[in-house]
Amino acid sequence: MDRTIPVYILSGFLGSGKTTLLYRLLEYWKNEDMRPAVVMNELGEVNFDGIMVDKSVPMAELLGGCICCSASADLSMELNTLVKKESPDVIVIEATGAANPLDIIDNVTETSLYSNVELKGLITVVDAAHLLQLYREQKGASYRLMQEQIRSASVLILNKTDRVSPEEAEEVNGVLRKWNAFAEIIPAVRCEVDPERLINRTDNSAFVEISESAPETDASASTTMEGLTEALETDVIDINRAAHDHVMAYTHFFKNPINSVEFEAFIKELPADVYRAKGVLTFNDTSGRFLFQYAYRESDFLKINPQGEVTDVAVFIGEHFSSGDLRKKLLKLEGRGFTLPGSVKRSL
Ligand SMILES: Nc1nc2c(ncn2[C@@H]2O[C@H](COP(=O)(O)OP(=O)(O)OP(=O)(O)O)[C@@H](O)[C@H]2O)c(=O)[nH]1
Repeated sequence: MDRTIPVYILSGFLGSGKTTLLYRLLEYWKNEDMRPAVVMNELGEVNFDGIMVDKSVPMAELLGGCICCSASADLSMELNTLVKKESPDVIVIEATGAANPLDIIDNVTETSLYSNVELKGLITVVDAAHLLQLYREQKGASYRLMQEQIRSASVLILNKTDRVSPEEAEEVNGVLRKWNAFAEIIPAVRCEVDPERLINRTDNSAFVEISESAPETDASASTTMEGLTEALETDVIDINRAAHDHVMAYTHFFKNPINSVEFEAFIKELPADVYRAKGVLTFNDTSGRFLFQYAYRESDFLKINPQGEVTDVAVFIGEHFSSGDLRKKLLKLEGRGFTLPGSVKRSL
Protein backbone atom coordinates (compact mmCIF):
# COMPACT_ATOMS: atom_id res chain seq x y z
CA MET A 1 0.00 0.00 0.00
CA ASP A 2 1.25 3.53 -0.76
CA ARG A 3 2.44 5.36 2.31
CA THR A 4 1.60 8.97 3.09
CA ILE A 5 4.47 11.44 2.91
CA PRO A 6 4.49 14.16 5.57
CA VAL A 7 4.89 17.74 4.33
CA TYR A 8 6.21 20.65 6.39
CA ILE A 9 5.94 24.28 5.31
CA LEU A 10 8.64 26.71 6.43
CA SER A 11 7.23 30.21 6.61
CA GLY A 12 8.58 33.51 7.93
CA PHE A 13 9.34 36.97 6.64
CA LEU A 14 12.31 37.71 4.35
CA GLY A 15 15.63 36.96 6.04
CA SER A 16 14.12 35.59 9.28
CA GLY A 17 16.10 32.31 9.15
CA LYS A 18 14.04 29.77 7.14
CA THR A 19 17.02 28.44 5.17
CA THR A 20 19.10 28.24 8.34
CA LEU A 21 16.35 26.03 9.80
CA LEU A 22 16.04 24.02 6.58
CA TYR A 23 19.76 23.06 6.73
CA ARG A 24 19.30 21.89 10.34
CA LEU A 25 16.25 19.79 9.47
CA LEU A 26 18.00 18.20 6.48
CA GLU A 27 20.98 17.30 8.66
CA TYR A 28 18.65 15.79 11.26
CA TRP A 29 16.76 13.63 8.72
CA LYS A 30 20.05 12.54 7.15
CA ASN A 31 21.27 11.34 10.57
CA GLU A 32 17.97 9.48 11.00
CA ASP A 33 18.60 7.71 7.67
CA MET A 34 15.57 9.39 6.19
CA ARG A 35 15.33 10.74 2.66
CA PRO A 36 13.97 14.29 2.63
CA ALA A 37 13.00 16.26 -0.48
CA VAL A 38 12.74 20.02 -0.77
CA VAL A 39 10.60 22.50 -2.67
CA MET A 40 12.46 25.82 -2.86
CA ASN A 41 10.65 28.98 -3.82
CA GLU A 42 12.52 32.24 -4.47
CA LEU A 43 11.31 35.69 -5.46
CA GLY A 44 14.45 36.20 -7.56
CA GLU A 45 15.62 34.28 -10.60
CA VAL A 46 18.27 32.25 -8.77
CA ASN A 47 18.05 29.59 -6.08
CA PHE A 48 20.84 30.72 -3.74
CA ASP A 49 19.54 28.71 -0.80
CA GLY A 50 19.80 25.49 -2.80
CA ILE A 51 23.51 25.97 -3.48
CA MET A 52 24.44 24.68 -0.03
CA VAL A 53 22.03 21.73 -0.05
CA ASP A 54 23.58 18.28 -0.49
CA LYS A 55 23.17 17.16 -4.10
CA SER A 56 21.65 13.86 -2.93
CA VAL A 57 18.56 15.72 -1.69
CA PRO A 58 15.88 15.84 -4.43
CA MET A 59 14.90 19.45 -4.96
CA ALA A 60 12.18 21.20 -6.93
CA GLU A 61 12.78 24.86 -7.71
CA LEU A 62 10.08 27.47 -8.21
CA LEU A 63 11.85 30.70 -9.08
CA GLY A 64 10.92 34.25 -9.96
CA GLY A 65 7.53 34.31 -8.21
CA CYS A 66 5.67 33.27 -5.14
CA ILE A 67 4.02 29.88 -4.55
CA CYS A 68 1.17 31.53 -2.71
CA CYS A 69 -0.04 33.12 -5.97
CA SER A 70 1.73 33.12 -9.36
CA ALA A 71 3.42 29.74 -8.89
CA SER A 72 0.64 28.01 -6.94
CA ALA A 73 -0.33 25.57 -9.72
CA ASP A 74 3.36 24.72 -10.11
CA LEU A 75 3.56 23.81 -6.42
CA SER A 76 0.95 21.05 -6.78
CA MET A 77 2.70 19.77 -9.87
CA GLU A 78 6.14 19.77 -8.23
CA LEU A 79 4.81 17.98 -5.13
CA ASN A 80 3.23 15.33 -7.31
CA THR A 81 6.40 14.86 -9.35
CA LEU A 82 8.57 14.57 -6.23
CA VAL A 83 6.22 11.95 -4.78
CA LYS A 84 6.13 9.89 -7.97
CA LYS A 85 9.77 10.17 -9.02
CA GLU A 86 11.63 10.31 -5.72
CA SER A 87 9.32 8.74 -3.16
CA PRO A 88 10.92 10.71 -0.30
CA ASP A 89 10.24 10.07 3.40
CA VAL A 90 9.39 13.70 4.03
CA ILE A 91 8.96 16.91 2.00
CA VAL A 92 9.82 20.44 3.15
CA ILE A 93 8.49 23.49 1.34
CA GLU A 94 10.49 26.65 1.92
CA ALA A 95 8.17 29.52 1.03
CA THR A 96 9.41 32.94 0.02
CA GLY A 97 9.46 35.49 2.81
CA ALA A 98 6.61 37.34 1.07
CA ALA A 99 4.29 34.35 0.90
CA ASN A 100 0.90 34.21 2.54
CA PRO A 101 0.95 30.77 4.21
CA LEU A 102 -2.83 30.31 4.15
CA ASP A 103 -2.72 29.99 0.37
CA ILE A 104 0.07 27.40 0.58
CA ILE A 105 -1.87 25.44 3.22
CA ASP A 106 -4.85 25.40 0.84
CA ASN A 107 -2.66 24.28 -2.01
CA VAL A 108 -1.02 21.40 -0.10
CA THR A 109 -4.27 20.16 1.40
CA GLU A 110 -5.84 20.21 -2.06
CA THR A 111 -2.88 18.26 -3.45
CA SER A 112 -3.33 15.69 -0.67
CA LEU A 113 -6.75 14.84 -2.14
CA TYR A 114 -5.12 13.15 -5.13
CA SER A 115 -1.50 12.57 -4.07
CA ASN A 116 0.01 10.71 -1.10
CA VAL A 117 1.01 13.77 0.84
CA GLU A 118 -0.21 15.02 4.18
CA LEU A 119 0.41 18.47 5.62
CA LYS A 120 2.00 17.90 9.02
CA GLY A 121 2.99 21.34 10.12
CA LEU A 122 3.67 24.95 9.39
CA ILE A 123 6.76 26.27 11.11
CA THR A 124 7.07 30.05 11.11
CA VAL A 125 10.47 31.61 11.80
CA VAL A 126 10.33 35.12 13.26
CA ASP A 127 13.16 37.67 13.33
CA ALA A 128 12.74 39.00 16.90
CA ALA A 129 14.30 42.42 16.23
CA HIS A 130 12.44 43.00 12.98
CA LEU A 131 9.06 42.06 14.41
CA LEU A 132 9.61 44.28 17.43
CA GLN A 133 10.42 47.22 15.18
CA LEU A 134 7.30 46.69 13.03
CA TYR A 135 5.13 46.05 16.10
CA ARG A 136 6.15 49.40 17.53
CA GLU A 137 5.29 51.12 14.24
CA GLN A 138 1.99 49.14 13.98
CA LYS A 139 1.60 49.66 10.24
CA GLY A 140 2.63 48.57 6.77
CA ALA A 141 1.99 45.64 4.46
CA SER A 142 5.05 43.75 5.78
CA TYR A 143 3.68 44.02 9.31
CA ARG A 144 0.31 42.59 8.29
CA LEU A 145 1.94 39.81 6.31
CA MET A 146 4.14 38.92 9.27
CA GLN A 147 1.01 38.76 11.45
CA GLU A 148 -0.56 36.32 9.03
CA GLN A 149 2.53 34.11 8.96
CA ILE A 150 2.54 34.03 12.77
CA ARG A 151 -1.17 33.31 13.09
CA SER A 152 -1.06 30.35 10.72
CA ALA A 153 1.86 28.60 12.43
CA SER A 154 1.67 25.31 14.28
CA VAL A 155 5.12 26.05 15.77
CA LEU A 156 6.85 29.42 16.09
CA ILE A 157 10.60 29.89 16.24
CA LEU A 158 11.45 33.22 17.83
CA ASN A 159 14.79 33.54 16.06
CA LYS A 160 17.63 36.10 16.18
CA THR A 161 17.17 36.59 19.92
CA ASP A 162 20.86 37.60 19.92
CA ARG A 163 19.72 40.86 18.32
CA VAL A 164 17.37 41.87 21.16
CA SER A 165 17.70 42.32 24.94
CA PRO A 166 16.09 39.72 27.26
CA GLU A 167 13.34 42.26 28.04
CA GLU A 168 12.68 42.81 24.34
CA ALA A 169 12.65 39.03 23.74
CA GLU A 170 9.99 38.80 26.45
CA GLU A 171 7.98 41.56 24.80
CA VAL A 172 8.09 39.87 21.36
CA ASN A 173 7.17 36.57 22.99
CA GLY A 174 4.04 38.29 24.34
CA VAL A 175 3.17 39.60 20.86
CA LEU A 176 3.47 36.09 19.39
CA ARG A 177 1.29 34.63 22.12
CA LYS A 178 -1.31 37.33 21.55
CA TRP A 179 -1.48 36.59 17.83
CA ASN A 180 -1.29 32.82 18.12
CA ALA A 181 -2.57 31.23 21.31
CA PHE A 182 -1.93 27.65 20.17
CA ALA A 183 1.55 27.30 18.71
CA GLU A 184 4.55 26.47 20.88
CA ILE A 185 7.03 29.37 20.86
CA ILE A 186 10.68 28.32 20.78
CA PRO A 187 13.27 31.09 21.28
CA ALA A 188 16.47 30.52 19.29
CA VAL A 189 19.66 31.89 17.83
CA ARG A 190 20.38 30.70 14.28
CA CYS A 191 17.36 28.37 14.59
CA GLU A 192 19.26 26.13 16.96
CA VAL A 193 16.34 24.04 18.16
CA ASP A 194 15.87 20.35 18.78
CA PRO A 195 14.34 19.17 15.46
CA GLU A 196 12.58 16.32 17.21
CA ARG A 197 10.77 18.74 19.46
CA LEU A 198 9.91 20.83 16.45
CA ILE A 199 8.55 18.00 14.33
CA ASN A 200 6.71 16.30 17.16
CA ARG A 201 4.99 19.55 18.03
CA THR A 202 3.68 20.12 14.54
CA ASP A 203 0.49 18.47 13.52
CA ASN A 204 -2.21 19.80 11.29
CA SER A 205 -4.87 19.91 13.98
CA ALA A 206 -3.03 22.93 15.38
CA PHE A 207 -3.59 25.20 12.42
CA VAL A 208 -7.08 23.93 11.73
CA GLU A 209 -7.88 25.20 15.22
CA ILE A 210 -6.16 28.50 14.55
CA SER A 211 -7.79 29.26 11.26
CA GLU A 212 -11.21 28.52 12.71
CA SER A 213 -10.75 30.67 15.80
CA ALA A 214 -9.85 34.31 15.99
CA PRO A 215 -6.86 35.27 18.11
CA GLU A 216 -6.60 38.87 19.27
CA THR A 217 -5.10 41.07 16.58
CA ASP A 218 -3.59 44.03 18.41
CA ALA A 219 -4.18 46.37 21.31
CA SER A 220 -6.65 48.48 19.37
CA ALA A 221 -8.72 45.57 18.06
CA SER A 222 -12.25 44.96 19.16
CA THR A 223 -12.57 42.51 22.02
CA THR A 224 -15.79 40.85 20.83
CA MET A 225 -15.46 37.55 19.03
CA GLU A 226 -17.35 38.98 16.08
CA GLY A 227 -15.06 42.00 15.89
CA LEU A 228 -11.98 39.81 16.09
CA THR A 229 -13.14 37.54 13.30
CA GLU A 230 -13.90 40.56 11.18
CA ALA A 231 -10.46 42.07 11.87
CA LEU A 232 -8.78 38.80 10.93
CA GLU A 233 -10.75 38.48 7.70
CA THR A 234 -10.06 42.08 6.73
CA ASP A 235 -6.34 41.52 7.23
CA VAL A 236 -6.39 38.39 5.09
CA ILE A 237 -8.01 40.27 2.21
CA ASP A 238 -5.52 43.10 2.54
CA ILE A 239 -2.60 40.73 2.56
CA ASN A 240 -3.84 38.81 -0.46
CA ARG A 241 -4.02 42.03 -2.36
CA ALA A 242 -0.90 43.68 -1.03
CA ALA A 243 1.61 40.91 -0.28
CA HIS A 244 3.43 41.19 -3.57
CA ASP A 245 2.48 44.67 -4.57
CA HIS A 246 4.89 46.16 -2.10
CA VAL A 247 7.78 43.71 -2.51
CA MET A 248 10.15 43.90 -5.47
CA ALA A 249 13.32 42.09 -6.44
CA TYR A 250 16.21 43.11 -8.68
CA THR A 251 18.59 40.46 -9.96
CA HIS A 252 22.03 41.49 -11.19
CA PHE A 253 24.27 39.18 -13.21
CA PHE A 254 27.95 40.12 -12.88
CA LYS A 255 30.25 39.85 -15.88
CA ASN A 256 33.42 40.84 -14.04
CA PRO A 257 34.80 40.21 -10.55
CA ILE A 258 34.53 43.18 -8.20
CA ASN A 259 36.59 44.67 -5.39
CA SER A 260 35.50 43.37 -1.97
CA VAL A 261 36.13 46.66 -0.13
CA GLU A 262 34.13 48.63 -2.70
CA PHE A 263 31.34 46.08 -2.52
CA GLU A 264 31.19 46.31 1.28
CA ALA A 265 31.00 50.11 1.00
CA PHE A 266 28.16 49.72 -1.51
CA ILE A 267 26.32 47.40 0.89
CA LYS A 268 26.72 49.84 3.78
CA GLU A 269 25.06 52.51 1.67
CA LEU A 270 22.13 50.42 0.51
CA PRO A 271 18.85 52.30 0.99
CA ALA A 272 16.79 51.14 3.97
CA ASP A 273 14.09 50.04 1.50
CA VAL A 274 16.36 47.20 0.40
CA TYR A 275 15.99 44.85 3.34
CA ARG A 276 17.29 41.59 1.92
CA ALA A 277 20.03 40.63 -0.52
CA LYS A 278 21.94 37.49 -1.37
CA GLY A 279 24.34 36.41 -4.03
CA VAL A 280 27.34 34.44 -5.25
CA LEU A 281 30.35 36.66 -5.85
CA THR A 282 33.94 36.55 -7.07
CA PHE A 283 36.23 39.31 -5.83
CA ASN A 284 39.33 40.52 -7.66
CA ASP A 285 41.26 41.19 -4.45
CA THR A 286 40.72 37.88 -2.65
CA SER A 287 40.74 34.26 -3.78
CA GLY A 288 37.74 31.93 -3.88
CA ARG A 289 34.05 32.57 -4.28
CA PHE A 290 31.57 33.74 -1.67
CA LEU A 291 27.93 33.28 -0.77
CA PHE A 292 26.86 36.74 0.29
CA GLN A 293 23.91 37.35 2.64
CA TYR A 294 22.38 40.62 3.79
CA ALA A 295 19.37 41.02 6.04
CA TYR A 296 18.35 44.23 7.81
CA ARG A 297 21.82 45.83 7.88
CA GLU A 298 23.68 42.65 8.84
CA SER A 299 25.86 41.06 6.18
CA ASP A 300 27.67 37.78 5.98
CA PHE A 301 30.19 36.29 3.52
CA LEU A 302 30.73 32.55 3.39
CA LYS A 303 33.50 31.02 1.28
CA ILE A 304 31.96 28.41 -1.01
CA ASN A 305 32.96 25.99 -3.70
CA PRO A 306 29.80 25.64 -5.80
CA GLN A 307 29.42 22.46 -7.84
CA GLY A 308 28.72 22.84 -11.53
CA GLU A 309 28.41 26.14 -13.30
CA VAL A 310 27.22 28.95 -11.03
CA THR A 311 27.50 32.49 -12.35
CA ASP A 312 28.17 35.55 -10.22
CA VAL A 313 24.78 37.00 -9.41
CA ALA A 314 23.02 38.88 -6.63
CA VAL A 315 19.38 39.58 -5.85
CA PHE A 316 18.16 42.63 -3.93
CA ILE A 317 14.70 42.50 -2.33
CA GLY A 318 12.76 45.34 -0.75
CA GLU A 319 10.08 47.96 -1.32
CA HIS A 320 9.92 50.87 -3.73
CA PHE A 321 13.68 51.18 -4.23
CA SER A 322 15.25 52.31 -7.51
CA SER A 323 16.60 49.25 -9.30
CA GLY A 324 18.13 51.63 -11.86
CA ASP A 325 20.31 53.24 -9.17
CA LEU A 326 21.46 49.86 -7.86
CA ARG A 327 22.24 48.68 -11.37
CA LYS A 328 24.31 51.78 -12.14
CA LYS A 329 26.34 51.37 -8.97
CA LEU A 330 26.92 47.66 -9.56
CA LEU A 331 27.98 48.21 -13.17
CA LYS A 332 30.43 50.82 -11.93
CA LEU A 333 31.84 48.33 -9.42
CA GLU A 334 32.34 45.92 -12.31
CA GLY A 335 34.09 48.60 -14.36
CA ARG A 336 31.31 48.46 -16.93
CA GLY A 337 29.45 51.32 -18.62
CA PHE A 338 25.82 51.98 -17.89
CA THR A 339 24.38 50.80 -21.16
CA LEU A 340 25.11 47.09 -21.21
CA PRO A 341 22.23 44.74 -20.50
CA GLY A 342 22.83 41.88 -18.08
CA SER A 343 20.27 42.47 -15.42
CA VAL A 344 16.71 41.48 -14.83
CA LYS A 345 14.22 43.68 -13.06
CA ARG A 346 11.12 42.10 -11.67
CA SER A 347 8.11 43.57 -9.98
CA LEU A 348 6.23 41.00 -7.90
N1 LIG B 1 22.25 37.58 14.02
C1 LIG B 1 21.60 36.49 13.58
N2 LIG B 1 21.63 36.21 12.27
C2 LIG B 1 20.95 35.10 11.86
C3 LIG B 1 20.24 34.26 12.75
N3 LIG B 1 19.65 33.26 12.03
C4 LIG B 1 19.99 33.47 10.73
N4 LIG B 1 20.78 34.58 10.63
C5 LIG B 1 21.36 35.18 9.40
O1 LIG B 1 20.31 35.90 8.73
C6 LIG B 1 20.49 35.83 7.32
C7 LIG B 1 19.22 35.27 6.68
O2 LIG B 1 19.05 33.92 7.09
P1 LIG B 1 18.29 32.86 6.17
O3 LIG B 1 18.23 31.56 6.91
O4 LIG B 1 18.88 32.85 4.80
O5 LIG B 1 16.86 33.55 6.10
P2 LIG B 1 15.62 33.20 5.16
O6 LIG B 1 14.40 33.38 5.97
O7 LIG B 1 15.81 31.86 4.52
O8 LIG B 1 15.75 34.32 4.06
P3 LIG B 1 14.86 34.45 2.69
O9 LIG B 1 14.87 33.10 2.04
O10 LIG B 1 15.56 35.49 1.88
O11 LIG B 1 13.52 34.91 3.12
C8 LIG B 1 21.72 34.96 7.09
O12 LIG B 1 22.84 35.81 6.92
C9 LIG B 1 21.83 34.15 8.38
O13 LIG B 1 23.15 33.75 8.65
C10 LIG B 1 20.24 34.59 14.14
O14 LIG B 1 19.63 33.93 15.00
N5 LIG B 1 20.94 35.71 14.50
